[in-house]
Order: sequence, then structure tokens, then C-alpha cells
Amino acid sequence: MGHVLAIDQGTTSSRAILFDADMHVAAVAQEEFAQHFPNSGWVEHDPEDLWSTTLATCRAAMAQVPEAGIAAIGITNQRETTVVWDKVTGKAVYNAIVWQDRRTAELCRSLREAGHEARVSEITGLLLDPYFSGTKLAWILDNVEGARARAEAGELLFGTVDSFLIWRLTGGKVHATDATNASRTILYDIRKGGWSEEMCALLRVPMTMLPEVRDCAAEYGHSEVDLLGTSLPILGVAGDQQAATVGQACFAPGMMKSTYGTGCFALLNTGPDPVASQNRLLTTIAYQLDGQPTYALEGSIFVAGAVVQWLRDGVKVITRAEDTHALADAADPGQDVIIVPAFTGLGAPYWNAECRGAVYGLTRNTGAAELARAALQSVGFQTRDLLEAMHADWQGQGGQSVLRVDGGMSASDWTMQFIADIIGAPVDRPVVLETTALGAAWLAGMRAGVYPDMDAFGREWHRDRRFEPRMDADPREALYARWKKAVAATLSV
Ligand SMILES: Nc1ncnc2c1ncn2[C@@H]1O[C@H](COP(=O)(O)OP(=O)(O)O)[C@@H](O)[C@H]1O
Ligand SMILES: O=P(O)(O)OC[C@H](O)CO
Repeated sequence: MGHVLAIDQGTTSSRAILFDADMHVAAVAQEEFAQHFPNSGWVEHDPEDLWSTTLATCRAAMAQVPEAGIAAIGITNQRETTVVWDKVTGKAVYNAIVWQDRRTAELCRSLREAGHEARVSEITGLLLDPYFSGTKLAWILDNVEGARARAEAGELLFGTVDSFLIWRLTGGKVHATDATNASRTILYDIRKGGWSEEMCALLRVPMTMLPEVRDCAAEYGHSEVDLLGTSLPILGVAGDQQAATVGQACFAPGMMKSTYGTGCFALLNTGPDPVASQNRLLTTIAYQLDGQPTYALEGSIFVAGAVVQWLRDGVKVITRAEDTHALADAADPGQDVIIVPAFTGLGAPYWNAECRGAVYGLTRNTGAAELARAALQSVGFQTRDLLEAMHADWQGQGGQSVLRVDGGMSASDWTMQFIADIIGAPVDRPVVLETTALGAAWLAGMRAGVYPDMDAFGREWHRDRRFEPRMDADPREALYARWKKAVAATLSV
């Protein structure tokens, strides 16, 4: 006993990571699955793919260490992505509508114009943007034939991906989610800690569809024996960005982490009381233990590593992500090319679903090197946008100014150094980069009694490298001012 199996169901792949009794990675399995784009701005997943890749990767990871005694399962997941399924058959009535999907932009606009946003923010901590689950769920109820009537008759269930996987793993015995995932639905009252009747009425969502909300370390039933060859308790659940916050041990108010994958998500721990943002950030639940929520301010950016994917797959100026470093180093210092990667609009703190990306400062001499540098720099500029908003919301409340980073793109030393330079503060990269899975594993293992308590876990966090700011204030501020002008121009087109 003493191992913990973490399921990390992400946007582009499902992963299963087996951690040993010392919380070291003992086995990893990963499978990608298809992305469906049925219309412009629409993004869907087949829920059967989410399930089959989760199951296959769990089996594969377990097979790598057959002698491991597994004490618990922890689940972490792409957040907001919405699934509606039949209570009896367990089959989804429509594809999962992914967090990136913009199909409800019009509905969000009309709700905003009708003056609902202030109340939405007050109750849920979120904004009226297609990003969150509630309008996606409303879309399914209104557009899938018979769905609304069946939901009202109590035949259909809603869940974010954690909830769907729990339902499948437990053979339809448990319909539950955790407070962090609930806090992304726009249906959850983050202060009172329960589903909001008012929000459900606004979006016309029958409350009987909603899962029970539990702590992040709690009983979520047992997996069916035939699925993994043994029945395992599910004892930890958290949305992936919250799990990374836990995995980075950001347990004290003022601590923050930023995860650089496809997008970038920065969370600042604000303690036991929610802080309402005055700067278009989200108020969300970082984790909930023993019934006590800890809140966070979150900045969500939709394009971070995806700008590097665009260089590789779109304009084809690189063949591998890591090629960007040498190119960026070789870029002409005399050119100030800026890329605003608003491929799907801009997230925090601008929240503009309609604007699109732009490149500024092109000359006849601009080439791959300048584009690569501008792409990596755009991640730093966006990080600074988020941190400026966070500092303004969190003024005078103390805490650390160090940023803990993780995610696939945190492997880029060039980008991490630029982030430190442009934010003017140190950036810390931990030894363990599997922070999302580790967070979920720790929640489950701590609940199972095989992993240390919060303080001891926090002491286990070790730094791989600190990036100290090296840029002087004048060039830093001039560069950032140029970015702000480029964003303003992009928003005005
Ligand atoms: N060395 C690197 N330099 C720049 N970008 C990188 C590097 N390595 C990975 N990336 C970017 O990081 C992203 C992958 O990170 P990952 O955490 O796996 O993303 P996700 O979980 O969103 O699928 C990709 O978008 C890739 O372009
Ligand atoms: O699956 P990821 O790592 O791209 O994370 C997605 C976020 O949870 C979206 O809010």
C-alpha cells in the first residue's frame, strides 16, 4: 500500500500517473484523443474518448508497476468542459462542449446587456463569458432534441469531466463533483457554498441535474472491480489549475503559481475570504478541505504554448517547440515585433471574445527569429497583465512576489527568463513539474492517510531553478508600454 493513482484528464490528452509512497513518479501513461471543431469557434470532445483514454492510461500505468499497492485514486481535469448524460445508460446526449468553445458568446452578450453581470460576479465570482459551463449546459438543453424535457423529468445528469469520470468509475453509483470544479460552472454560489437557485433560474437549468458538491479530499465512492482489476477508493478531486496550485504548495495567502500549457492560468491564494476583483480577474475556489474553502484570484489566458504550436503548425517557421530559443536569441535587437495572440479573442483581464490576433512592427527584415522572439515574449507580456491586475486587487495584503511556474512551456528557459524580466520579480521552477497530478495525488493520499499533512507536504516543494529579473526598469517599461499599445489597437479593430 502507499501508492496513489492520479488521473489527469486534460484538453488534448488523458494521463495516468502512479506516485509511490514517497510521492515520486513510479509510472506514467498518456493518450491523446481527437478534437472536434464542428463550426467556427466550436470545440468538442467525444465523452467516450475521454472515458476510454482515461481507462486505458490507468490500466497502462498500473501494469508498469504491477506490485504497487494502490491506496487511492485522485482525479484532476480540464475544467468547465460540460457533459450531459443519461442516468440509466450513462451515455452522453451530446459531445462534451470544451472550455475553449465560443458558441454561447451571443447568449453571454445578451445576458450582459440585460444587466446580469454584476449579480453573476457577486454570486459566482465569474463573468459572463462562454468559457464557463453554465451557458454550455443551457445550449445543450435548448439544442439537443428532447434534452430539456428529459432533464426536467430527472432523466439526465450534468457534470464537468471529473463528475462524468466518477459516474463511470463507480458504475453510476456516485454523482458528485468537488468545490473547485463547481466554482467554474457559473451556477455555484462560492460564498454560501452551494448551487445557486438564482443562477440556475437565470440560465434555466433544472437543479436536479446537478452533482453533489464535496471537499477536494473526500469519499467519492469506489471504482468497479472489473474496470481496473481491483476496487479503489476515489479520495481526491480538483480542477487541473487548482490541483496545480495544491501541487505547487501555494497554501499561504499571497502565494501564486502560473501554469504554462496550451493556455496560461495564474492563481493567487487569497485565503479563507473571497476577494472580489476590481480588475476583471476571476474569484474562484483554490481548494476546499474539511468544509472550509480557500479562495483564489485567477487570471486565465487562452493562448500561451499555443502560440508556439502556431509557429510550428500554422506558419511553419519551426519544426520543434524548443527551436524557438535559438531563434529568439538570434533575433535582431533593433526590431520590435509584437504578436498579440488573440486567436480566440482575449481572456483576462480584457475578456473580449470577438477580437482576433495581430502582428505589429513588421519590416522587410523580419523573419522567423523575430517572430519566434515575439511569440515567446507574448507569454511574458500576458503574464504581466495578469500580475498587474492581481497586485491591484490584492494591494497591501502582503505575501510573496515570487511566481511559481509549471506546465509544458515552463521547460523553456528563454520564456521563463523573459517573464522574470518583464514582471520584474523572480520566477521559481520546481523540481517536480508534474504538479497538477501531484496535487490530485496528494489530496487523495492525504485523505487515505498515506501522504503527509499540508505543512509537511509544503516542505517537500523543492526549487529546480530561480530566474532572477535582469532587465533594467527603463527598457522593461518601454517594452511593456508597446505591448499595451498593441493590445489596445487589436481591441479596436
Ligand atoms: N521548450 C519549449 N519552448 C516553448 N514552448 C514549449 C516548449 N515545450 C513545450 N512548449 C509548449 O507547451 C505546450 C505543452 O504544454 P502542456 O503542459 O503539455 O500543455 P496542455 O496540458 O495544455 O496540453 C505546447 O503548447 C508547446 O508548444
Ligand atoms: O487541460 P488544460 O491543461 O489545457 O487546462 C484547461 C483548463 O482547466 C481550462 O480552464
